Amino acid sequence: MNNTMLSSIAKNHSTKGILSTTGSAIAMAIMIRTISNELSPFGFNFKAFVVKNLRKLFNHFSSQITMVFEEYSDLTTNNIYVAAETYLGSKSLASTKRFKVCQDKNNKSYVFSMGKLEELVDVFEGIRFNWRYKSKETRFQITPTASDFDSNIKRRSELRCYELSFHKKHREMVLDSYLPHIKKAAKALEEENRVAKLHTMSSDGPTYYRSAWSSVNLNHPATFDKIAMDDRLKKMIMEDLERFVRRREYYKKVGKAWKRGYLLYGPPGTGKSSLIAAMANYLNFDIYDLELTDIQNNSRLRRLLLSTANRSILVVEDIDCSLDFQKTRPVTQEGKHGAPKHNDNHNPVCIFVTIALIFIFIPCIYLSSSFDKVTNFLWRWQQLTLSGMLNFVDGLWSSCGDERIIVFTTNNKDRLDPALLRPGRMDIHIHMSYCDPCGFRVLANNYLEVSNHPVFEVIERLLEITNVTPAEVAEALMRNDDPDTALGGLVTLLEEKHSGTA
Ligand SMILES: Nc1ncnc2c1ncn2[C@@H]1O[C@H](COP(=O)(O)OP(=O)(O)OP(=O)(O)O)[C@@H](O)[C@H]1O
Ligand SMILES: [Mg+2]
Repeated sequence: MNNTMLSSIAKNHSTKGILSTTGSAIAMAIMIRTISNELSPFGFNFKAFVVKNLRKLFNHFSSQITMVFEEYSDLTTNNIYVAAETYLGSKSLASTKRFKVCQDKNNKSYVFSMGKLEELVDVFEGIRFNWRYKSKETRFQITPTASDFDSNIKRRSELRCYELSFHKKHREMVLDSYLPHIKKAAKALEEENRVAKLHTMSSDGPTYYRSAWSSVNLNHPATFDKIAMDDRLKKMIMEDLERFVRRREYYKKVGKAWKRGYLLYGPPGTGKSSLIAAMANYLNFDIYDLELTDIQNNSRLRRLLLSTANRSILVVEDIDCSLDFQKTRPVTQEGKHGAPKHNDNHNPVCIFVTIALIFIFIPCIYLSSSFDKVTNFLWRWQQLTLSGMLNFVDGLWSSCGDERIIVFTTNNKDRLDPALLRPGRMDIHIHMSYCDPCGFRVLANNYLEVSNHPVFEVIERLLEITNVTPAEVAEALMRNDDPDTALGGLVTLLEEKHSGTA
């Protein structure tokens, strides 16, 4: 055989080889696919199995390791995820080709964050760190818990995470220096752009992957210098707040949770809510407005409180109206809240209601199809108890989080359970009283820009003998742009109030 023949046979042979190898590979792929299809109905995902093991094999030989920062850990937001988001956001404009843009909380500048599957390289102390942002839309089922009354609702949600890859020899350095560096930088950036927020409870109730709270910017203009109240009291509150925020180490040293409780009490329109807004603006803290009447049980309360952020003020307005806490309190010799003691059980109305309940209402519900729902609801409704509430304010749960302020407001301090009022729960009780001369001067300055006027003397004398709220004074001062007319109107109001005609 000559050379040309030999090479043509060799070529033929190799073509055949390629064809047969390709054929075998296709046959193998078809077989794997068939097996995987056969097995998948039994819950075995062959593709995932192969990918997982290939990854394991690859990881075994790779010098890189990957840390995953998921958005949620257990029931709460993962702080390091939030820090990474802020930190990487500040780098994404310069370092990525695709990023998300939104307006910042002050509506002053833009905030950037990484786009889906986008990668970013960050260099810290000469070492390269690879970041990748991932998000996956998922359908999951809420398990029927006490806090989610509408159980078995399917919802869409998103699972988000950042992946950080680096050489394994830097493992220690990442934990000791790089992550602390990210947290510090993120904190500085947050402080720069920070605007206090007002959070209200989400109407649908919390789920694992959706916030229990929805928020808006707290654009309340109240500040301490605009609040009409005794100057010494105002100063005391401001100093107390300042002392509280700088006492991180002190609280640790004495073994107390870093939190402080304020009770604001006084008649309607004396500035309790305004003072809360002034406190939030002063400290630049968020406000969480907790509506106790919308919470069915302790477990929902726990979830809500766990998803509040540090450096925040938790507010429960009108605590005496929110729940009938007094039910759990033993009746004293004088009866409830100092009222004369009488036996309710002997009241004819009470006897009639009890009989109606036993013989008509309960059998009716029992026979109806909604019996389970009603009993379930009543059972859950009863679960928000005073002891549950106290436990969050000053029990083990209260230690979840730092730099927390809790404010309760009430128009009737006497109606509150003493257990709620003791130091450690409500550390400072602030009486917001009727307008006094000192408060009036603040309001006159605010509303009319007047710091002195011949009629001040009359007004101040009348204020000392008349109960009028700062809200009423403010309203009178706003009625006219002309200070003389407005102040004259206030004198008339005070005189009418004093004589009992207003
Ligand atoms: N001490 C105050 N200083 C300045 N403004 C006040 C003060 N008290 C009331 N006001 C004015 O009156 C209005 C009502 O005040 P605010 O809502 O703070 O009273 P409140 O004590 O919370 O009343 P309520 O008990 O009904 O909730 C506010 O818009 C505020 O402008
Ligand atoms: Mg109020």
